[in-house]
Amino acid sequence: MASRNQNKPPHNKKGGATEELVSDKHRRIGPEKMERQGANGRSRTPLSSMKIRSDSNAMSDGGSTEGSECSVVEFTKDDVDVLLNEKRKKGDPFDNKKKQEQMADYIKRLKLCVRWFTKVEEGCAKEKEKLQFELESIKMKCCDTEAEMKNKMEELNETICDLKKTISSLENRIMKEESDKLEAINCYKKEKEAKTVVEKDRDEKSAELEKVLDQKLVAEKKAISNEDLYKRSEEYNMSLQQYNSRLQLNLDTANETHKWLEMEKATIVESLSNVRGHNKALQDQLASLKVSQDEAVKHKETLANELKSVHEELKQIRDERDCQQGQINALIGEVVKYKEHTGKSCAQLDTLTIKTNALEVTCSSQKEQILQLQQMLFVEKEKLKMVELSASTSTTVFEEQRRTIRELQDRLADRELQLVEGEKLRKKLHNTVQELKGNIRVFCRVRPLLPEDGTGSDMVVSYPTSTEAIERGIELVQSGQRYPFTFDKVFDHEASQQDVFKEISQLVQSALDGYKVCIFAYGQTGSGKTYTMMGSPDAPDLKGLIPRSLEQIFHTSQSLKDQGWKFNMQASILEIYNETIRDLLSSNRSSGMDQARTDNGIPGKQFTIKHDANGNTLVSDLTIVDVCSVKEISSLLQKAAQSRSVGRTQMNEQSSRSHFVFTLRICGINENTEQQVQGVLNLIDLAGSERLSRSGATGDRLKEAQAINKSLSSLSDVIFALAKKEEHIPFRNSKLTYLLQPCLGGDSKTLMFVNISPDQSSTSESLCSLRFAARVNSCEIGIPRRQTQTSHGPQSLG
Ligand SMILES: Nc1ncnc2c1ncn2[C@@H]1O[C@H](COP(=O)(O)OP(=O)(O)OP(=O)(O)O)[C@@H](O)[C@H]1O
Repeated sequence: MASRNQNKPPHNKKGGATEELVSDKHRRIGPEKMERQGANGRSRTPLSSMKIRSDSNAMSDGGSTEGSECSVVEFTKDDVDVLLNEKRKKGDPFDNKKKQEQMADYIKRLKLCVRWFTKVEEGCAKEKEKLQFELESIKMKCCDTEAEMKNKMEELNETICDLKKTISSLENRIMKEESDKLEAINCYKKEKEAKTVVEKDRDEKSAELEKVLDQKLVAEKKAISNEDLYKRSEEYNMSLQQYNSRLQLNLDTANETHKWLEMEKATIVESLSNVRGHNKALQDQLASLKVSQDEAVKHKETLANELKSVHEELKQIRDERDCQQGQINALIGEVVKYKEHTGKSCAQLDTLTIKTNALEVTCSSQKEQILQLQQMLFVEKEKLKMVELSASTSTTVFEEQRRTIRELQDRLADRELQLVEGEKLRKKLHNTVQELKGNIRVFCRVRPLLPEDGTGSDMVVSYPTSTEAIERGIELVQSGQRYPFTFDKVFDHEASQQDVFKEISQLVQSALDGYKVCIFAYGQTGSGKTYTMMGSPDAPDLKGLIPRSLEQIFHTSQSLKDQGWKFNMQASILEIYNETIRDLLSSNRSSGMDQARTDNGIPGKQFTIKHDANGNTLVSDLTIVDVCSVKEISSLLQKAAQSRSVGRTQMNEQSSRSHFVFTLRICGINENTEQQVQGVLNLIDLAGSERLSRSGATGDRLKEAQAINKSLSSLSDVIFALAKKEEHIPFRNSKLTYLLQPCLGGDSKTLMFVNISPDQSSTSESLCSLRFAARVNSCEIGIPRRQTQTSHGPQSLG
C-alpha cells in the first residue's frame, strides 16, 4: 500500500518541499481545484478516494510519519468532512484494545489533519502577507501611476494651453495677414490709381512735349525765315546806304556843281541876263532836286524808320527766339527730368509690377472666389427672388385672408347682433309660448302601485282615451263613482323622470331668461312628491326635477357664455315646519333645532321674510351660497338632506310634514349688450297634505295636519288671487305663501305637480288633492285656455 503522501514526489518530503507545499495549499483545498491540478498533469488523488488508512498497517505507517515535521498529508474539504463524520467501526464492544487502537488511529489522523490545517493556515498567512505586500506595491504603483498621470495631465494641460496660445497667436497672425492683405490690396489699388495718374500725366506730358517740339520746329522755321528777312533787310539797308552814299555823292557833286555854278554864276552874273534864265532853270532844277532830296531824305527817314522797325522786329524775333530757346531748354530740361523721373517710375513700376503680379494672382484667386461668391449671390438672389415672390404671394394671400377675416369678423359681429336679437326674440317667443301655455299650470302625476300598498290593491285611477282628454285627463273612482279631472298634463304611473322633466324644462329656461319660476309638488304623504322633485340624485335615470333643472341651468348658462352672458347664481335651502323656518345650509346644525324648539316654547333664531322694491324675497340671516357648478349644488342638496334627516330624528319623523324650499337666484349680465336679467327658480317639495282628522288623528299630529292644510289652502288662495289680479291678497298668515308671493304673480310662472297615490286606501286623499289642484288649475291669466274646469269646480281645502 502506498503511503499517505504517495502523490508527492519523494524529494518533497523534506526542506524546500514544505515551502512548495505551503505555497500550493490554497490551490489544493477544493475538489474543483484538485481537478484543475489534475488537468495540469499533476494528478492528486483525494484522501477520501485513497481511503485513509484506519487499519493497523496504516497506523504503523502513520506512526512512522508521526512526529516528522515535513511529512504532511494533504486534505480536501470532503476528506475533512469524512474524517469528522467518521463513525466508529462496529466490532466487539468489549475489545477495548481494538477500540483504543482505532481511537489512536483516529486521533493520529486528526492530528495529521490539524497539522495540515496549521500548515495551510501558515501558508495562507504568508500568502496573505505576500498579497498584502503585493497590494501595497500595487497601491504604490497606482500612486506613482496616478502622480505620473497627474504630471502627464498637467503636461497635457500645459501643451493644451500652449496650443491654445499658438492657436490664438496663429489666429492673430491670420487676422494680421488678412489685414495686411487688405492693406496691400488697398495699397495696390492706390498704386494702381497712382500709376494710372502717372501714366495719364506721362501721356499728357508726351503730348505737351510733342506740341512743344512742333512749336520748336515752327519757331526754328520762323527763326530761319526771320534770319532770311534780317539778311534781306540788311541787304536792303546796305543798298539803301549805298543809295544814300550815292545820293551824298550826288549831293557833293551837286554842291560842287553849285559852287561851280556859283563861280559860273559869277561869271554868268556877268552874263546874268544870259544866264538868269539859265539860273532860274538851274534854281528850278535845284528846287526840284531839293524836293527830290527832301523826298530822298524822307525816303531815307522812312527807310531808317523801317530799318528801325525791322531792327526792333528782329530784336523781338531774337527775343522771341531766345525765349523759345529758353522754353526749349526748359522743355529739354523737363524732358531730361521727366526721363529721369520716368526711369525712377520704371523701377517703381517694375516693383509695382511684381507686386501687381502677386496681387493679380491673389486677385485672380479672389476673383474666382468673388465669382463663386457672385454665383452663390446669384443663387441666393434667385432664392431671394423666389422667397420674395412667395412672400409677396403670401402677403397677398395674407391680405386676402385678413380681408376675409375682417369680412368674417364683420359677419360674425352681424351674426352676434342677429344672435342677440334672435335671443331676445327667442325669449319673447318663449315667454309668449309659456304664457299661452299658462303662467299657472298644473300637472298631475300618478305613482305606480307599491308593494306597501298591499298585494290585492287595485288602481283607483284611469285615464280617458278621448282625443280631448288624452294625456290631460284623469278619472278617480270612489265608491263606484267616477270623478274626472283635466289638467295641463297628466303623467301616468309609467311616466319616467325624463318624461316629466321634458315638460318642465322650458319653464326652467324661463328662469334663466329672467323670470320668476316656482315649481312645487303637492300631494298626500307617500304620493311621490319627493320622488318627483328630488328622485335619486345618484341614479341618472331616477334623478328628479331639482337636480335635472339645476343641471340644465348650468349647462345653458355655460353655452350662453359664448354670447357674452355671465351668470351669478346663489342658492338657499330652507324648510318650513309648523310655520317655523329652518336654514338647511347653516353650518350651525343646532340653529334649525332651536327654531323647532321655538314652537315648543324654547327661544331660538328667528328668520324674518321681507320683500324688496324689486319684488325679491329676502330672508334675514339665511345662508346664501354662491354656486357655479352642479357639483356644488349636489353637495348643498346633500347637506340640506343631512340637516333634514338630523331634524327628522330629532323631531320624530316630522320632516315629511315640512315644506322643503330650494331657491336659486340667477343674476345674468350680457357683457356685449349690457342686458341684465334677474331670475328666480323656486323648487318646492310641499309637506304631505294629510287627512289625519279624518283618520282619527288627535293632539299634535292633528295640529300639524291642520297647519299644513292651512298653509296649502293659503297658497292656493294666494295663487288664485294673484292670477285674478285681485288687489287684496287674502292670506298672508302662511310663511310659505308670504315667502313665495313675489314668485306667484305677474309675469311669474307657477307649475304645480299634484301627486296621486293610486291605491284604494288613499282614494279620499287623492280626490281631495285633485280638487285642490283643479282649483289652482282654474286660475286664468289673461289668455283664454282650453276648458280645464272639472265638473267639481274650484275647491278649497277644508
Ligand atoms: N313615479 C314613481 N315611480 C316609482 N316609485 C315611486 C314613484 N313615486 C313615488 N314612488 C315611491 O313611493 C314612495 C313614496 O314616495 P315619496 O317619498 O316621494 O312620497 P312623498 O309624497 O314625498 O311623501 P312625504 O310627503 O311623506 O314626504 C317612495 O318609496 C318612492 O320611491
